[in-house]
Order: sequence, then structure tokens, then C-alpha cells
Amino acid sequence: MTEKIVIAIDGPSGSGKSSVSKAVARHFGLEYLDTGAMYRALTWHVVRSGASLEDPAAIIAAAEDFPLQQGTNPDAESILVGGTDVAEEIRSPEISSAVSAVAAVPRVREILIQLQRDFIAGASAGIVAEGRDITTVVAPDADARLLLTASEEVRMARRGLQLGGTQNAEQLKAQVAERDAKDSRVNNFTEAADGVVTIDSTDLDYEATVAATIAAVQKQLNR
Ligand SMILES: Nc1ncnc2c1ncn2[C@@H]1O[C@H](COP(=O)(O)OP(=O)(O)O)[C@@H](O)[C@H]1O
Ligand SMILES: Nc1ccn([C@H]2C[C@H](O)[C@@H](COP(=O)(O)OP(=O)(O)O)O2)c(=O)n1
Repeated sequence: MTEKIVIAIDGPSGSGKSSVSKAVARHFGLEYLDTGAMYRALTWHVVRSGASLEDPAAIIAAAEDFPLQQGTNPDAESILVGGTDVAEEIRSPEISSAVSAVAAVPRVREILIQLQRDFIAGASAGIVAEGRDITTVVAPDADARLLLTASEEVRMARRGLQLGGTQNAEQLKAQVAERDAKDSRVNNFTEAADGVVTIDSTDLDYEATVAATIAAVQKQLNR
């Protein structure tokens, strides 16, 4: 029997975590876990419940009663809350601007980290998990650990393209740079922890980034 493989990938907004992690999961035949989508779906649930984003007790109550169904197939992502498909809504600017407040509540992180570890434990062949604290907190003992980075300018341009040119420069700054600044108070995802390999894609296109990431993973798996 081949051994189960766990690959942890972190990085700031727009660094390519989701798209590159999915490609890595496909390459190695593994499941894929988007932990950011989990925080976004919980934020959707909090907003929908009418709780104030300034009321940690209400946010915790929503996290303790969070009917999440999340798929881990890199070719067929799915995310539902209480049976409602939230895949599109969780990427809206409203959720992007609210998610950091939810993710900063320590008890919320405890609950979601446990859920993430359950997904990792349940993935029989293995999994690629990506987020902000996977290499350091969720799965520090992963078989391969990577940090994806790119300059802020490049990351904002990528997010702008991804959102179809609907956001102006100020909106992109709020959704990328300002969100990263808030999230950085909770986790350090701009510098690689010991043993974590950095891939800087500022000057790489998507294909080259995927190739560099797969090569770095393979090297860590061969150790
Ligand atoms: N190296 C790259 N060069 C150009 N575009 C990229 C690269 N990596 C990712 N992208 C694109 O940038 C956008 C943001 O990538 P995404 O994977 O969603 O980042 P993250 O999950 O880190 O926020 C997507 O449209 C993706 O296809
Ligand atoms: N492991 C994680 C993943 C995401 N988060 C939080 C912080 C982020 O602002 C939000 C959304 O993450 P997501 O990965 O979807 O964000 P980007 O696609 O990189 O813009 O969730 C976190 O606190 N810890």
C-alpha cells in the first residue's frame, strides 16, 4: 500500500493558492481542501443569521451550529451551508470584506481547525490543504509544505482579472492588501516557517507556477 500524502500550502490573497493547489491535487491524485472557502462560508452563515460582525459571542454561536457540506474533489468543487449552494456568494466583495473579522475570533479558529484536521484525517489517498496557517498550525507535520507568494501589485492584478474587471483599484486594494494586513495579525503567511519552501510567482505564469510547485513537492516527498 502506498502511503497517504498530505501537502500544505499557504500564502496571501491572489498568490495562486486555490488554482495551483487544485492542479497539484490532480497531478498527485489527491483530494483538495480550500480552508479559505470554509472561513468564507462561515462568514456567509454569520451574515445570514443576522449576527453583528462586532459580536464575537454571536459569531461563535454561528460557528457552533454550522451545517457545512464541502466537497474535496479538485475537479468538482462544492460548498453548501444548510443545503444552500454558496459557491458564488462566498466570493462576493461583501463576504471578502467581512471574512477577516470572523477568522480572527480564536474559538472560531479552533472549531474550523478541528474540522480541517478531520478532512485531512479522512482523506484516504491524501490531500492538498491550502490557506493561511496550514503549514504552521493545521498540519505542521505535512509531507510537503509550501508558501506561495507574488508581489502585491501582481496579486491585485490577478484578482482584478479573476473578478472580470468589475472592481476598481481601491476596491481591489481593500479585498487584497487590506485583508492581508488584517489576516496577518492572526497568522504569519508572508514568510516561510522552518522547513517551508517558498515559490515566488511574481514573474511566472500559471503553468510555470504549477510546474515549480509540483517539482518542489516532489523534492520534499523524496526526502
Ligand atoms: N502564476 C500565475 N500567473 C498568473 N495568474 C495566476 C497565477 N497563479 C494564479 N493565477 C490566477 O490568479 C487568480 C487568483 O488565483 P487563486 O488561485 O484564486 O489565488 P488565491 O487562492 O491565493 O487567492 C486566478 O484567476 C488564477 O487563475
Ligand atoms: N487557513 C485559513 C484560510 C483562510 N483564512 C481567512 C483569511 C482570509 O481573508 C479568508 C479567505 O481566505 P481565501 O483563501 O479564500 O482568500 P483568498 O482567495 O486568498 O483571497 O479566510 C484564515 O484565516 N485561515
